[in-house]
Amino acid sequence: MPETTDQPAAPASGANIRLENLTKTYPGSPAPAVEDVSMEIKAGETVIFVGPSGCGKSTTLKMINRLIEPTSGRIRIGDEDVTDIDPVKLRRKVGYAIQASGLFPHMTVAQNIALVPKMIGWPKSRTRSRVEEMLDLVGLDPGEFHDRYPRQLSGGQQQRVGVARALAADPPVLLMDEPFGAVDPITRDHLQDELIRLQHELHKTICFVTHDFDEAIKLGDRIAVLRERSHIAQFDTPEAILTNPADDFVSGFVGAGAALKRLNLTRVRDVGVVDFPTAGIDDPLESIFDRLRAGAQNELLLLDRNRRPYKWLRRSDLARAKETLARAGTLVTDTVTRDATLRDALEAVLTDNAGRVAVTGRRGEYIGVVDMETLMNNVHELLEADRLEAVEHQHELQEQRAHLTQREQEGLDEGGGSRA
Ligand SMILES: Nc1ncnc2c1ncn2[C@@H]1O[C@H](COP(=O)(O)OP(=O)(O)OP(=O)(O)O)[C@@H](O)[C@H]1O
Repeated sequence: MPETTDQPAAPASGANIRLENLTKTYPGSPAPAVEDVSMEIKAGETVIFVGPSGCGKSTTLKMINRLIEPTSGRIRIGDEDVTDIDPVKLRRKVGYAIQASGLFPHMTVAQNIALVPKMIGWPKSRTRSRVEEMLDLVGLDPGEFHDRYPRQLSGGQQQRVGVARALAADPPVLLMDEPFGAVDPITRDHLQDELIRLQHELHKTICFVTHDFDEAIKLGDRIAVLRERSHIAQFDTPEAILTNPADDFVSGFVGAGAALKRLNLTRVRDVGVVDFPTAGIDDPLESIFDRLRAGAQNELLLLDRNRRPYKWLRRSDLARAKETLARAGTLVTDTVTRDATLRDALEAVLTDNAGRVAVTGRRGEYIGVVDMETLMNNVHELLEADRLEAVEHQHELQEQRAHLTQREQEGLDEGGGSRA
């Protein structure tokens, strides 16, 4: 059996999930907390549940791994109806990560991560190497973190261990219930980026509950906006929800600033970065001066020995330079990577005196520059493309409706004819 071999299995990528008429009425409650929810989540997709407090997001999520037993309805994962299977068997298919990590305080990091593999009977050696692999995957040094207790970790590190634990038995489905709700905004941003990176690698099917619509836009392939009793108000891509909200309830949820939120959906790598004149810190002073004098730009970017952005150098700085560049120019304080959203880039450009920011690669090396003009052009193009798409979508719907009405009328005419 696969659980008892030492052979590393090929990683399990996502399985599709089907919820069929799922209802939950808590004992003693007059009304259901979740009522007749049907939805299909495709394999490898990240779907985010958002909606007002108490609308039933967590109840819906917890029914998928049967932490909460449905009152009626069915749950299918892949080809299997899991509504009645042994919950331990279900844990192999479904990883679960929650707010404030949910780690057991009396167990070490390694013991926490090993929990499900042990429970389902993996041999010790396989579990041990899996723990190391998982720590590596979530960016924690196994040597340093293996034997620590949860209280010896920061909030962000605890969340990482929580995600490592959820993924340890390599389940095709990952449920995440506000996993980043309890950490500060900067750590949350990093954890979101990490999750995007992980998902590029792993292709799990992820269901994720959040209160934060910006988080939903950033992480979701599709977003389910839920109203009371988990009734689906709209289930669509972030772009479609932002540009074409189904009704006032959804518009209210999207909130103000849809155009700004749209910037979260596009990354620096998707827009043209511009080339900027550069020079190396070890280049002879004379050649740097020549380049600055000759260039069309009034400025160049000085790179350090690892080709990382170091200083912005203007022509007017030359006067101060004399023999050395030590006191000339302005240190580069902010850069963005190609994975940064346009919103991050805009933020950096707006806070920069000269309205531009350097873009860097994986090791911090210079790639190019994004400036206000590039951003403005791209944002206009994006919004225009969204608008055209929404109009097209509207036309399609109208045509479908017209077609249906016509068929109904033809049906009526035929029916009327035969009766005559
Ligand atoms: N164990 C329980 N017993 C009785 N009622 C419950 C129980 N758990 C949740 N509820 C009720 O079910 C409804 C849905 O709760 P649920 O936690 O699923 O909502 P939610 O959308 O996740 O809320 P939030 O965003 O505030 O976490 C709420 O009215 C809640 O009070």
